[in-house]
Amino acid sequence: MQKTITVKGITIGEGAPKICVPLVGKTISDLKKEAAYLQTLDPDVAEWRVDFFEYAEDVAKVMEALTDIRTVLCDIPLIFTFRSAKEGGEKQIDTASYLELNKAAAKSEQVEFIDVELFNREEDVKTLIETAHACHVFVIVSNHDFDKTPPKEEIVARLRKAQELGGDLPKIAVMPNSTADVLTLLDATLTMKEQYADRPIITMSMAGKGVISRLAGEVFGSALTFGAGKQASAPGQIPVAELRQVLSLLHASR
Ligand SMILES: O=C1C[C@@](O)(C(=O)O)C[C@@H](O)[C@@H]1O
Repeated sequence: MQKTITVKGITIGEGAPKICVPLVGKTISDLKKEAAYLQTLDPDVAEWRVDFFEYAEDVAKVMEALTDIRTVLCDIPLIFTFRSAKEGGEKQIDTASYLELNKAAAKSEQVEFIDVELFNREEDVKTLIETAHACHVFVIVSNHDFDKTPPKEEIVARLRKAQELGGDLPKIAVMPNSTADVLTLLDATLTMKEQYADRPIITMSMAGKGVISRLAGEVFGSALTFGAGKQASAPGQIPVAELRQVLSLLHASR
């Protein structure tokens, strides 16, 4: 029996995949406008991609912006994500700052999730998970390959590792270079869900070729999907209204 995650009335891991919309503003004023627009899209979850923010490494400024965003978003569960440049993000960050930023977010009482990249030192990932859990914050343990799709066994191994380390939501995003790569991601997702996962997982194949993976999560086993708000945060995200329609169609057909 797989666990589900319920936050602010949204249950991840049952029914149709939940829709998450990223915020990618550079300034506080952009972020506030974007958050107000995001509200109108009525997503299940929002993600603040902190690496897009102009002062992303200044913890005080980040916390200030977080309070502003939270005020606008009211009841929408929020993911705090600093995506490092090596995993497709906007900025590189040193380990000490990455840890400091994520700990501050976890302790801020303003976010429901933090996203921690799997490819950090194991003890750092564990420390962030412990800190977050002590603050009742869930942890997405993530991995991204913007160049290729690793073999199925490798995708499953990374998701299993994220689970073993204590991540509440193991996640992987990979780039397909062929249609067969999309099948590899879907196959890995199904195997992880049916054979190893005891909690919800999130997977996607990026860019145009991979769009099917952002729609078919309920069939293959991905519990959350990212749709574009004002601006996409990764290639292949489609607008929320269309995404919701297809998810509902697939849900009703099961
Ligand atoms: O990890 C992910 C998934 C993502 O890369 C995507 O492909 O939709 C978008 C990111 O904002 C998010 O942090």
